[in-house]
Amino acid sequence: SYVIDQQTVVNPMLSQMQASNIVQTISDLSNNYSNRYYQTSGGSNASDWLKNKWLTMANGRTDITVEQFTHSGWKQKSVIATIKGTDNGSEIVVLGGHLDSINQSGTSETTRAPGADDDASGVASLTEIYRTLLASNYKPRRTIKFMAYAAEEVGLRGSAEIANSFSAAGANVVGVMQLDMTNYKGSASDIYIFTDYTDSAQNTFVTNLIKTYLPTLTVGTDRCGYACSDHASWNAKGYATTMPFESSMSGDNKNIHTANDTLANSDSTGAHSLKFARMGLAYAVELGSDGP
Ligand SMILES: N[C@H](Cc1ccc(I)cc1)C(=O)NO
Ligand SMILES: [Zn+2]
Ligand SMILES: [Zn+2]
Repeated sequence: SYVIDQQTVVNPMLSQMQASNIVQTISDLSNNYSNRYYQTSGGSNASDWLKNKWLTMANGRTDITVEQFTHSGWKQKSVIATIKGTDNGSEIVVLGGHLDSINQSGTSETTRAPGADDDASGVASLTEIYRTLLASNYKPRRTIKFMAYAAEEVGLRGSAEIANSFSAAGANVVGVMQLDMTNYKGSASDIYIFTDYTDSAQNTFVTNLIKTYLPTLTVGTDRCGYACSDHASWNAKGYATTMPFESSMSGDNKNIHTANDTLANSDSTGAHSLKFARMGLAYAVELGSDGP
């Protein structure tokens, strides 16, 4: 029942969201570490940095916890921020992106893999949604979890461990949105909803969210043809996922997985990412506001 009925809450928040904040986070993640590879110190240090950033932003709110998910076979930890629901907390909404980066030529301690678009842009979009919800003192009825996954580039390994853990615990995750690459406008439409490894009813809901809250944006659809990001880990466990992407398959960012995946080689104003952050905020509030 994907009812859209939170306009009085969502619209004031949308106008508070700023591309400059997204640009800052992309810059921090892509410039302060040689790479964020799942096996290097940069990968681990970026995880610690994000955990501290999200914790500081929580500013002592007792309904918010920020944790690192320790993985079984590698150093880099995933980061999870949880806003506990008020009266329907057992139902969980997940918004995710991935923290790690990779250089297709091989990634050692000093290899340059800025990963500005893939996927600092997604993590930065998540961070701006999180910041805006907190600034508005929003208290969701459902639990909302922001996840920055480790080890996506090496087989969706961080999200697989997390999704499997949530499934084993019988967690009632009502929806998952994946933001992987949001800041390179490679094609005509603004947002492309991918139709494989996702849930069609939720995809329709997200398309309606864009029509309702971001009516000037144009929407397309496409397919990856393979398990192309972390939403596939949740889809594999039967959870409803949506993967809004920055471009069509044919317009994809050719700089990813190289030293040239930089802010300068994507949208240096962050305007493209802001579209995804606004869509994600609407998703978080509309789903997060539902009672039992
Ligand atoms: N393969 C994905 C990126 C990716 C996803 C979809 C399309 I079309 C092109 C590229 C990846 O590298 N995720 O980190
Ligand atoms: Zn990638
Ligand atoms: Zn990615």
